[in-house]
Amino acid sequence: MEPVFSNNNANGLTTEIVDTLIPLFEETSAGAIAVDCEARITWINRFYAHVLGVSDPAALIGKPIIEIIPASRMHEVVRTGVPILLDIMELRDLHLVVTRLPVHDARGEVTGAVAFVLFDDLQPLTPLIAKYRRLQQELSAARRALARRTTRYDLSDFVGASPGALEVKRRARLAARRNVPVLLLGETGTGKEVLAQAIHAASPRADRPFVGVNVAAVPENLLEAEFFGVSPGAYTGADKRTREGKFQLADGGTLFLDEVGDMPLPLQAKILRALQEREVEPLGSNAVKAVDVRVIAATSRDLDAMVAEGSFRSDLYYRLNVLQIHVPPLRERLNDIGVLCEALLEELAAGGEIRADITPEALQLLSRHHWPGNVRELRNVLEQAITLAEDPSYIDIADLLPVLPNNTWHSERPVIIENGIQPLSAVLAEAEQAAIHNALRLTGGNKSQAARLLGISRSVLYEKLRKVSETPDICLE
Ligand SMILES: Nc1ncnc2c1ncn2[C@@H]1O[C@H](COP(=O)(O)OP(=O)(O)OP(=O)(O)O)[C@@H](O)[C@H]1O
Repeated sequence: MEPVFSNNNANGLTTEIVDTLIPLFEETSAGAIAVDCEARITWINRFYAHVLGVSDPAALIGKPIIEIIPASRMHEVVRTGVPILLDIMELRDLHLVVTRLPVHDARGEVTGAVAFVLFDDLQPLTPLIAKYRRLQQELSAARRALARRTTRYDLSDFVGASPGALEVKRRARLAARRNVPVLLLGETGTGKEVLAQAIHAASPRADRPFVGVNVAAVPENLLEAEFFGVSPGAYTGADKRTREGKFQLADGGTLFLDEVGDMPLPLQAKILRALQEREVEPLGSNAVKAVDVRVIAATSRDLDAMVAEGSFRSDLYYRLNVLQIHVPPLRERLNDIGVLCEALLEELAAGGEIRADITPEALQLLSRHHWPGNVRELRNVLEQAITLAEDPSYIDIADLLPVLPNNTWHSERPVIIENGIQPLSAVLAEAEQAAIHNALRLTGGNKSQAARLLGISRSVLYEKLRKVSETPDICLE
């Protein structure tokens, strides 16, 4: 056997050497442990098992080390093959000075790692440990503050109490606890980005970056550089400095792939490889870089259909679709319109505006709209209504009609059509509502002017507006 550090033994510690040393560690080390290439425990000495509160070391064999020692960094050593020669590790109320070394087979492949506790009695180092602890706390506070700058939302920002909204929140809380890919499906404006940020903010990665990429918004030829980065001089005109890709920027945190259904097929293959191998290769570089990201993907497109027609890779779909959250459209949770308006009006007032109230009739009217743009559209409608309202402290039907898209506010009403003929009452009612709508739109919501244009009094106009909101056939959840 070659001596451990001889020139002939370029790979350092080999399996053979470790096997020889293990009886020595068993007796002399304050703590020693070995893992395989998946960071599962393969051996642990009796003393270390005792420190962990386990009387029989055999009971720990085969378990992922991270489950037994949460602060362990052995998975990094087996992934990168790089030793961590000196580190302070917290284990319950102990501070241990440890060293971790990769173990190689004869071909130089990493087959596992060993770690030893160098000191377990740090009493003499108490001042140093206290300083280290304070610096650690400051570091995580700084990281949290930095991460808060990358996310605006937490779960309380996803407003809604309908069964559909509550199920979304339940699944989002589950997603925050589990380090698995999440796929958010739902129409535009339903709150998928709000949820992605909220899941990150409630996860153990909260103090690391949240990095979002809107795939649909980046030109196709720039997407690869955007995700994987560019090394200096990668192509003519490339930057002289290294440009990090989104994978690297999100290292340790969450990568949000927005509009993932718009990703071109060649890029899908590269993203899949990066997720499987947990490493990226910047453009123009031969070196790969290890990355640790949690992916949350979102789309408003029908990914199942895209997989079936071959425009989305099935293997990437399965990789992303581990925990799926379907975010319902607003028209399927119309009961939430009231609380949503409350929250959105509060948010709009935070921009220095007067906090507007909304009348029950106006809410009723909003519940009859189809909302193809979902909560984003509702926010826009409220914002426009406040801007145009005669009195910006409350929103009434007359303030909404000019800003609600034409012909959607009475489209829910079932009209019986036989042989192409509608009842005269329905035709007249529709014509009347359309005339009121147009008059209010033309006058920017000014009821006096609208009444004058329509040739009716202001009070008659009010009466007719009240009737609009009372139309009974509203489809509530
Ligand atoms: N449940 C909700 N509660 C409060 N605000 C919401 C909710 N859903 C959406 N919003 C608001 O609507 C707007 C759009 O939300 P968001 O960008 O998360 O939607 P999205 O589903 O990601 O849309 P797109 O698919 O178009 O990217 C934001 O202003 C957000 O604050």
